[in-house]
Amino acid sequence: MSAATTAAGGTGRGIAFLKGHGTENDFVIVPDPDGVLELSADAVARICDRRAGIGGDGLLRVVRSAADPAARAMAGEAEWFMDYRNGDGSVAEMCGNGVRVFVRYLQHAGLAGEGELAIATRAGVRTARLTATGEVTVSMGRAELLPDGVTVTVGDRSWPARNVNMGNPHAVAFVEDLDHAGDLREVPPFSPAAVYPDGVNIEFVADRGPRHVAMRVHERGASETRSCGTGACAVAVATARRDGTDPAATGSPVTYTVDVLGGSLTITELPDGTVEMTGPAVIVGQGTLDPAWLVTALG
Ligand SMILES: N[C@@H](CCC[C@H](N)C(=O)O)C(=O)O
Repeated sequence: MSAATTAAGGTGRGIAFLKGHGTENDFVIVPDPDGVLELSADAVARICDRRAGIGGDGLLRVVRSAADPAARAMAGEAEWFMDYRNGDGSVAEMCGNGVRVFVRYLQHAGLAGEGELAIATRAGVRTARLTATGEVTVSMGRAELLPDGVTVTVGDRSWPARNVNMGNPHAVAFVEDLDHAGDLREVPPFSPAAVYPDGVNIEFVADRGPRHVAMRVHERGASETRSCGTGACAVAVATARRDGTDPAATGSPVTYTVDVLGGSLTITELPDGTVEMTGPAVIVGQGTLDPAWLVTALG
C-alpha cells in the first residue's frame, strides 16, 4: 500500500481538494497544512486524469513550509510551500499560474490577508500581491537566458529555440503562425536533446502587435495546456531581446502582453532583471476524494 493510500485510508475521511485555474491552466489543490500526505506520482497522475479522476494540468499541495523537509531550509519568511506536481505525477520546480491560484486559495481559506505574501517553491521564494482589479501579480525572479538553444521541428518546419530558465526550463521558438506548431499532444522533437536532460517546456510564439505576442505551449509532464505562466515570462524576455530591448541597459521596465489559449497575461521585466507576471486566478469548487476510489485506482 502506497503512502498516499495510507494517508487517504488512514483518515477514513478522504482527501479534501479544490479545483482552480489561472488562464485555464487548471489545478487540483490539495490542502495538507501539516504535511501528512505523501502523494506518490501514481496517485497524482490518477487524481489529475481527466476521465477517471478529477482532472488537471497539475496538482498544488498546500503545506506549511515548517512541515515539509524540502521547504524548511529555504523558505525564509514564507509560511506556505507550493508542492507542485505535473499532471503525469512528475515534480517540477515552479509553476507561474499555479502560484497565483495557490495565493487565491490561501485567501479563499482565510489563511492569508490581502497584503504581499511570500510563497516557497522549489525554485525559491516568490512574492505575490493582489491588484486593484482582483488579479494577482507575482514577482517571478530573474529569467536566465542560456547560450545553448535547440532546434524544434514540427513536420517539415524547424525553428531555432531560445533557452530560457525561469526556475524551470523553457525553449522559446518564434513562428509565423501558431498553427504551424501542429498537434502538440506529443512533445515536438528537438535537438540536441542533451541541452535539456530533464525535459523542457516548449513555447511557440507569434507576433500580434507592438509588445504583444501570442503563444502555444507543450508543457513537460502535461502535454499541450491552455496557458503556462513561467512560459509566458520566458516568452516575454526572449521577445524583448529579439526586439533589441533590455531593461538592464535602458533602465526602464518593459511590458509585454502574452496571449495564451486560455486568456492573457501581462509580463513586465524590471531594470534589475526581475520579471513580474499579472493574471487571473480562480477557485472553481471543492470536494472530497473518496479514499476507496484512490485505493482502487492505485491497484
Ligand atoms: N503551468 C506551469 C508550469 C508547470 C511546470 C512545467 N510543466 C514544468 O515541468 O516545468 C506555469 O504556469 O508556469
